[in-house]
Amino acid sequence: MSSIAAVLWVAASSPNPDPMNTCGLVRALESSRVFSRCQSQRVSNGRRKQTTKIMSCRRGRSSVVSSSLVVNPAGEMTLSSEEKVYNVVLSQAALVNEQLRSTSPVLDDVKKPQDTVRPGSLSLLGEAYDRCGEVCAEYAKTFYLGTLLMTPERRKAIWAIYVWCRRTDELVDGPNASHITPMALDRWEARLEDLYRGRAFDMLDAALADTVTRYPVDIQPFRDMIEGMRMDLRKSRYNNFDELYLYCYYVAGTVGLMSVPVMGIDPKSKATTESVYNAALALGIANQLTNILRDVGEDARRGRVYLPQDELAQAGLSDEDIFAGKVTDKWRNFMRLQLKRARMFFDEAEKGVTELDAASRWPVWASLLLYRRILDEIEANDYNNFTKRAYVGKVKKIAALPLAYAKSVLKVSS
Ligand SMILES: CC(C)=CCC/C(C)=C/CC/C(C)=C/CC/C(C)=C/[C@@H]1[C@@H](COP(=O)(O)OP(=O)(O)O)[C@]1(C)CC/C=C(\C)CC/C=C(\C)CCC=C(C)C
Ligand SMILES: [Mn+2]
Repeated sequence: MSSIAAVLWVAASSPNPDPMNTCGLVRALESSRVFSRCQSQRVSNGRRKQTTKIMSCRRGRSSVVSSSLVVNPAGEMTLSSEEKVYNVVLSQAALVNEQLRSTSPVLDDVKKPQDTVRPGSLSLLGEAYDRCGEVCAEYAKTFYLGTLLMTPERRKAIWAIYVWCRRTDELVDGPNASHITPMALDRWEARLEDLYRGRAFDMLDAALADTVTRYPVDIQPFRDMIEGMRMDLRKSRYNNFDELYLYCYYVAGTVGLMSVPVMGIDPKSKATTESVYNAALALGIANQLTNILRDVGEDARRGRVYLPQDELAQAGLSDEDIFAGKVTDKWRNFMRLQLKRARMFFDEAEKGVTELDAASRWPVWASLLLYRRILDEIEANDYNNFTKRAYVGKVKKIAALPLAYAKSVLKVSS
């Protein structure tokens, strides 16, 4: 195991499991006061055509699920995943509304809670953040490149968030994944609750504990990401896009919600806080859909098919075609629709980047443009995502930086 992998490996052995360890979304829904408002704003497209469902777009919100209500396997009407997740977006936006738009620089580079820090611990904290930076550089060159374009304080905070996310993913995807049980995830969640109370288990947790005292980053998206990992343990097929959307929210949309409080919103922005959060959610979903489309072959070799089963069937395809890994016209047509949907989420995300604090736009544009390029590479590979990994080369990566810069300065979307 490399030293970085060793750092990521977590014993997940905190005592003190949280008795309130229930699904975050359910809790958010139960306590949601905004649901009735959402319903009155909704434009329903009906549920007849699956293909229009993929392409439809609702005002101000990415919308790939055509109805707010869906029928579950027991035949009951339940809220669609999009609606459940939107309720989380609203509650997150409400939590931070004013703080994020403050013109005073308290959230960046100035607010240093030094009076609560013991002598010597500042340098330890510095080391902890440096370690987070190393892990980010090792595992995610593109994100790391993006963070180098940020202010030093924000960069450190994003590294700490990155490392927590990576360690969480590593629990179910890393070398020790076969030993991971739902109980280990419960312990990981208890550790999270502890670090939010200022009791960090190790130095990487300490970096995040510090970050959440400096920026108004709520715990809910972190809990929800753990829920996504629980989902990964118990599920390897997704019946429809509604199910996949919820998974993408858990493992990636949450990253958008964690990041906005660090990135900040432009004090001059006229956009609502919800719409900015919604765009951040869309960026996470777009990134995860891109991951899924890039890694079809790799995932299939691990027995996983994230692509919606009903859409595969509509295209005349099944799991067997994926395991066979042959690029046919059916596959190309299917992939064209999937790529189109992922691009819709990137388009939705673009609207929000321009509303971020000026100092955060460049890195976000850079990572958005680079991640979206992966979709172009899948096309360039003639949709062979079974045996060819779509990859954006170094030259293209570097070339994207001035374009991202221009977009962030000109404040344009698309
Ligand atoms: C308004 C607006 C647009 C604001 C921007 C908000 C923002 C910065 C959003 C970031 C969204 C983002 C980067 C999402 C990450 C999605 C992702 C890649 C999720 C991965 C999940 C599991 O996938 P899988 O197992 O299939 O993939 P691997 O093969 O294992 O890679 C994750 C691995 C979950 C964990 C996520 C991370 C480790 C990435 C976290 C990234 C950051 C905190 C950095 C964000 C920084 C910049 C500069 C965008
Ligand atoms: Mn993973």
